[in-house]
Amino acid sequence: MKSKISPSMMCTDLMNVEEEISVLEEVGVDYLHIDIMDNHFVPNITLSTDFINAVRNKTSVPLDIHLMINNPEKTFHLYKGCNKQDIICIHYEATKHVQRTLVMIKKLGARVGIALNPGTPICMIEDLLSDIDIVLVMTVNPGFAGQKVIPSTLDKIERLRKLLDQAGYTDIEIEVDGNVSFENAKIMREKGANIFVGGTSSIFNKDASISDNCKRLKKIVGY
Ligand SMILES: O=C(CO)[C@H](O)[C@H](O)COP(=O)(O)O
Repeated sequence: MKSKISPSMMCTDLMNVEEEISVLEEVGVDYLHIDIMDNHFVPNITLSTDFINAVRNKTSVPLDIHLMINNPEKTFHLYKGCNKQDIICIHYEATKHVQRTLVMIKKLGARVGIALNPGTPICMIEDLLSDIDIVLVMTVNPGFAGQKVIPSTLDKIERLRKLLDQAGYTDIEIEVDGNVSFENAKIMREKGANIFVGGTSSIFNKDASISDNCKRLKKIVGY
């Protein structure tokens, strides 16, 4: 499956977002990953739907919207501008009626993602495979950039790819988010992930430019 990269916009320099988006566009990225947090599902608050709209007005790069919020369905009226390249991803535990919520995302016109926290077993989504396009494997507990990968999540990627392939869902993509460093990205790719969310440990690592970091990450994941 084709490798894709999705820079995590919570790691941009918020005083220079427009400039950094131009750099990302120029180097070529597949998505812009936008984390929305509510301080309930995760203990942090980040970007907002206003940020999504502002970014959408500046770029045609598809948006990869990761909702780390409770009852995401109550906010869907705020994502009306989605197109069929965008991803909207919810967490399994975020709503009582997860299948209904996934169908609602499809109706919004976006690609449908479901996220698994490090402690959420793969079996929880076995009955949802026909409703999703992407599984987002959180390789850290969601909420904060700059954490260390949880080793058991690497094995989970491999088990998930096997399950998807055996069940005939070879086209469901596996996205990884959390400490996707240059070293970890290589392992994650080998285990079967193909969408890589790059944060402080790769694309926005201060040791090199965003452009050089993107090029390096692309090379590592076999772009
Ligand atoms: O989802 C996230 C945090 O919940 C961030 O996207 C991610 O953690 C950022 O990457 P890094 O771990 O490399 O700083």
